[in-house]
This record gives sequence, structure tokens and C-alpha cells, in this order.
Amino acid sequence: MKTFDSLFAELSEKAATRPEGSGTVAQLDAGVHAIGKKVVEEAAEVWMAAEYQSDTDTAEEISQLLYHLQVLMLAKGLALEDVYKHL
Ligand SMILES: N=c1c2ncn([C@@H]3O[C@H](COP(=O)(O)OP(=O)(O)OP(=O)(O)O)[C@@H](O)[C@H]3O)c2ncn1[C@@H]1O[C@H](COP(=O)(O)O)[C@@H](O)[C@H]1O
Repeated sequence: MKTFDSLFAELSEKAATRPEGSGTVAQLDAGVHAIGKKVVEEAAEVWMAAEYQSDTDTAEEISQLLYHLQVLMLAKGLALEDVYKHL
């Protein structure tokens, strides 16, 4: 099963090698403003799912929020350690 760390490693590789058809590469090219909007959108979807949908839907929305946060980290050049040191 994928973890937060293994997804970040996968996305870092995508950012470095820029494979054709990668949604991550497209998002990185769209820039911090566009990625930030996705983070806010996904956060709202997490909230709505938590209040009105199933636990499974909520977990899926959380996974999408985590993904977009990682894309934002990559866009800003942040490493996992930069975030973890604040936990
Ligand atoms: N985990 C994810 C992931 N979570 C969310 N998303 C993206 O976030 C979107 C969220 O879907 P929504 O339904 O909320 O939004 P939507 O409005 O339908 O989507 P958009 O029209 O805004 O793209 C999805 O369409 C994906 O584009 C993800 N995209 C990729 N990954 C993983 O990232 C890795 C690299 O992906 P690629 O860069 O595409 O190869 C792979 O392991 C993928 O599984």
C-alpha cells in the first residue's frame, strides 16, 4: 500500500523526469496559484464528505487532499523533513 512518504517519492520522480501524461507535471506547470486553489477545493470536499457522506468517501477525499498538498510542497521545493520538523 502507498504511504505519504512513498507517494512523495513517486511525485518527486515525476517532477524530475516529467513523463508524458503525468497529471502531477501538468499541475506543477500550472503553478502555485492553481495548485493552491486545488488544495482549498479538496479541503472543502473533505469537510463536506465528513459531514454528509460515507467514511469511505471521506477517506478518498482526504487522500486527494494529501496528494494536492504534496504537489504544492514540490512546487515550493519543500522536502518532507521541512514539514515533519513542525509536527
Ligand atoms: N493520488 C493521486 C491523486 N489524488 C488526486 N489526484 C488528482 O486530483 C483530482 C481530484 O479529483 P476530483 O474529482 O476531486 O476533481 P476533478 O474536478 O474531477 O478533477 P480535475 O478536473 O480538477 O482534475 C483527480 O482528477 C486527479 O487529477 C491525483 N492524481 C494522482 N495521484 C497519484 O499520483 C501519482 C502520479 O500521478 P501522475 O502524475 O498523474 O502520473 C499516481 O500514483 C497517482 O495515483
